[in-house]
Amino acid sequence: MSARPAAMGLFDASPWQVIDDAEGGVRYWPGFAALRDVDQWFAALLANAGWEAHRRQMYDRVVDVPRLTATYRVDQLPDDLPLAGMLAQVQAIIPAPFNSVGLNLYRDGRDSVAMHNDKLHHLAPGQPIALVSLGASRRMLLRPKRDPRDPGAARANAIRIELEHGSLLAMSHASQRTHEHGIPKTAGCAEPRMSVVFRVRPAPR
Ligand SMILES: O=C(O)CCC(=O)C(=O)O
Ligand SMILES: [Fe+2]
Repeated sequence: MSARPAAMGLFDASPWQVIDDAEGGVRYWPGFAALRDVDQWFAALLANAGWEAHRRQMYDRVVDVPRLTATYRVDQLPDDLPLAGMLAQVQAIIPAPFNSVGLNLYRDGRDSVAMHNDKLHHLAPGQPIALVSLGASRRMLLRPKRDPRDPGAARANAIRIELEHGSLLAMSHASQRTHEHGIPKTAGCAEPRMSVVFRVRPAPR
């Protein structure tokens, strides 16, 4: 586990560099926006986003996806959601031509997302993923993938990041090849938590 630096105040322009790579790696900014804005974003999205429950095939069973989701194109953002304002504040820190936003709602500690990397064919090469966390804080695990050339090698431990209300996480495109991430279930968390994930989708061919 990698320790988070102790001296992180309100907004500190220099992030915690969680992982380094040639494309900016994985960086974490706690409290990147004013608490008043962050509280409003959470309440408005909880009430008004088009939350959907999905089911998916897992081997021979159909299972509930253990969280609610919503997705929007940046050129078609609904007026009653605060996403355009959020995007402007995100882009002030992570300048990238984000064109898609995906929301996840973890209703309580029983909701989760399994370890995965974001699908590379749905991401423009070289562009980061920007993830805003709202509501209850939940732990993200970031784990180096196995080296296919050395499958017997000991596996490095997962890095744990406590994703706090109003934090911003940048993950490089390159980090999706080297690491996987997930939000495990957690006992004793009764409050909802949301992530708002801005991505750059490749232009349709
Ligand atoms: O909710 C999170 O922090 C992670 C979400 C995620 O990994 C995804 O939407 O691909
Ligand atoms: Fe992901």
